[in-house]
Amino acid sequence: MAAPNPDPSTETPAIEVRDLRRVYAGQGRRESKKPPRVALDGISLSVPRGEVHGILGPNGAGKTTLVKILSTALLPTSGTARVLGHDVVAEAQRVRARIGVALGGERGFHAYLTARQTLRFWAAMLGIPRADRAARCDAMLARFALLERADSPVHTYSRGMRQRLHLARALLPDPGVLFLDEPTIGIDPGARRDFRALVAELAAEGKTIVVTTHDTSEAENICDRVTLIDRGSILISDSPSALSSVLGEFAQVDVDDAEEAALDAVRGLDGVAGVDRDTDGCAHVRLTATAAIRPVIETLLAHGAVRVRTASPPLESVYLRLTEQRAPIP
Ligand SMILES: Nc1ncnc2c1ncn2[C@@H]1O[C@H](COP(=O)(O)OP(=O)(O)OP(=O)(O)O)[C@@H](O)[C@H]1O
Repeated sequence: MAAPNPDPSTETPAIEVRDLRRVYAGQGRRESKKPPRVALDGISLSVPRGEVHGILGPNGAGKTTLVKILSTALLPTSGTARVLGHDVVAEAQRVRARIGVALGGERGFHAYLTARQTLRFWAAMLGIPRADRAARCDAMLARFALLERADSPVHTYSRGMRQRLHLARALLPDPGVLFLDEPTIGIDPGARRDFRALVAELAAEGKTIVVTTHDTSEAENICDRVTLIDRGSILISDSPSALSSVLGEFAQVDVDDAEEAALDAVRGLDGVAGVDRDTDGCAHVRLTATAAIRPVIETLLAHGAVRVRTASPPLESVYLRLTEQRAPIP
């Protein structure tokens, strides 16, 4: 167990994980007992303060297990994890006082309490002084556009309102590190846009934000860095733009308003994986080799296309390519 660290320097990373391993015991009895499951297979990761960091990976990759360990809800089997310099096992109370956690979804609220009652309850649980509680809770209700319905029970709320209440609760203690698990799942585009603005605001305030998601375009838009996890191991950890270059410097050619005949001609070329067209008419020619760039551009121009340009592939392509390349689960 790591030694307590009473006064970690502000230079320490927001999160530092070393050789972290978590094995869930096999469930069931005797002959029907399932084997133990390795959810995290010795991962190491460092997140600097003030970073918006995405944890991306397919179902069962180990994302929630990692966030649960970092937020002191689950013990690691071995290895160490520190949050703002404090060990998540030896100094769990210190870690809890410095983090906010929004697990999202339907969990975590009493359906018959109102938003105001919910926040006041958590403010008391968090040890916020009694004199400050009402004002702090009302400020959160206002920030998350919940004031008008603050006295309605939570079971009457839309999914988006519940999601905002999760965020309000997570921010009540003014945490240095915020963990968000699938924060935009099931919410509409307007609420997504508000969420992105909120993340930018919180990052500007100097908070470190760790967000788990399956949504690659979300990760690309809001994260400074993304860690791609699969089956308990880190495949890669870098900025979204650096990750895009993993597949080749320009693995895509984009063209506006090309005729269908031009795209058909391109489809037949060596090194072309496929062609997709957006609703706005822009076509993306996906390549498997950079050598295909020149013939693709020449073919498009020969068919009268204009506004042809090379582009880095979206994070989604990197994600799919790297996770699909791995051997199937036995
Ligand atoms: N309480 C548990 N008991 C046994 N196995 C578990 C338990 N919780 C998670 N697992 C297993 O550990 C692995 C990692 O699960 P985890 O929930 O961390 O993945 P995840 O990346 O968050 O997945 P998802 O995107 O589906 O939420 C999976 O194989 C899962 O089945």
